[in-house]
Amino acid sequence: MKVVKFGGSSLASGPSVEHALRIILSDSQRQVVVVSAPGKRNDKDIKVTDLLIKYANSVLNKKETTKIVQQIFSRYQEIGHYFGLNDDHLEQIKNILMALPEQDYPNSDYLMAAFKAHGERLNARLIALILQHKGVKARFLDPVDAGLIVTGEPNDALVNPESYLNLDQVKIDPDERIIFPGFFGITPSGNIATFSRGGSDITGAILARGFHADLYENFTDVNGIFAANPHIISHPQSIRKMTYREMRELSYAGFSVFHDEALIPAIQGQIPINVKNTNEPDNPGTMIVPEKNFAPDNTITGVTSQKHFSALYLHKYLLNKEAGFTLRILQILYKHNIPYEHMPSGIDDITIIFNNDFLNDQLIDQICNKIQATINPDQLEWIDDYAIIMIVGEGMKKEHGVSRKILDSLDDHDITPRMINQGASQISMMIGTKKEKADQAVKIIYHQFFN
Ligand SMILES: Nc1ncnc2c1ncn2[C@@H]1O[C@H](COP(=O)(O)OP(=O)(O)O)[C@@H](O)[C@H]1O
Ligand SMILES: N[C@@H](CC(=O)OP(=O)(O)O)C(=O)O
Repeated sequence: MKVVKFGGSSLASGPSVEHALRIILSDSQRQVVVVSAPGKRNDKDIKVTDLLIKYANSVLNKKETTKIVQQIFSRYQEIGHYFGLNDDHLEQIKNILMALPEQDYPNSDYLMAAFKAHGERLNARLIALILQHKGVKARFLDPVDAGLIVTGEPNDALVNPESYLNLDQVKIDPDERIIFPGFFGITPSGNIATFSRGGSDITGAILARGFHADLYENFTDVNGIFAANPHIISHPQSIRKMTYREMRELSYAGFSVFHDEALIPAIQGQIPINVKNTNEPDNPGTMIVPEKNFAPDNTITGVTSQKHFSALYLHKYLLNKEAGFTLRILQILYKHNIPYEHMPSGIDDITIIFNNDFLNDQLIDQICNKIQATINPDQLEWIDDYAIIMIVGEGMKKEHGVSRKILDSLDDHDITPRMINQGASQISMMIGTKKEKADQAVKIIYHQFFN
């Protein structure tokens, strides 16, 4: 049995849903189908999830909602009409959408989560309806009924292990298709909570593990995963196969095509993942597989950059002999609830790299003042234009001179690394650069290894 997930880009309009349905019905193994909310039909379009966020904000700010409800409903209506459903068939979808403000929510974060989740919840209902209308035995299965339990933040939830026991109890007839909404689960107290953005990939992986699937197929709008972001490199090479840990490093570091948290359930269940193109289903796409017996095709598998970082540089002589130095810094960060991403260090200095999403000007001032007062460094510098380039490849550890090749090529183009870090697994190398040099660095490294 296969679990298949279709992203919003594959379900944005009637014709694209038709493509997706053809793919589902062409293989009897494709029994569990996870759907996202309708995505963008063109570059200027707005994802249904973003429209739902606008709807939630209008409700929270007590603004008029008729127009936004109609705008959201028209996306489902357009798809439904394409398949010959009339407005009576679609009435339930409209009613659920309009009733959202009347439900009880513990606070505004839960309200936001519930509104967002309905992008996928209504789409799964609609797609089950379309399949039934075509005479296919299809069933909408809600995360509430399947027992997909989540905990943590309402808009950044984590799966609870109990979900796997619940999913094990779900009965699926051999000839039926299950249509399951991605992106959300239910908390132990019965509220909706969503995963972080792009989180339908996570639902797909949870179901693949929970239902013991042979394969998790993730359908998107490109021919698998490219060795570099197509917005930086035009027509980058597709990756034929890669390991779970390569993908985890690359998706964490910017390969937005597959959610980094979605790897974990797949790894736990040892389910291979196939990222494929809805518009070219015969293209083999990218296989993501366990490390055992893996033979890499290239020295590096992918290169990516992320620009949303800042760094705190601290210099103090004999830092390496001072017990508790790092602990005191971490305590200050912990008190201000600020996570850090990386902490490369030398004998007399240390750089702490932060994700800007967790910072604001006031917090930066507070932690710098506190660190200056508590640690008394010889030098404290805040660097706010920090980017990280990540080069990943199982093939890197077997080949000599890879780091030299990378650093020489950057040097030839006057790019001086601010930090170089190679993980113990030796399958990735991280290079800190100035933000404005990040895309150029990706291009240079890509062309060194993929020509
Ligand atoms: N390395 C990469 N390989 C493939 N696609 C990438 C990569 N980096 C960024 N992308 C972008 O990710 C997009 C697919 O992700 P997303 O829009 O989230 O898909 P979906 O809506 O199917 O979940 C592609 O259209 C592409 O522009
Ligand atoms: N619809 C949600 C979840 C998701 O996974 O979407 P997509 O498959 O379009 O990336 C979002 O926009 O975040």
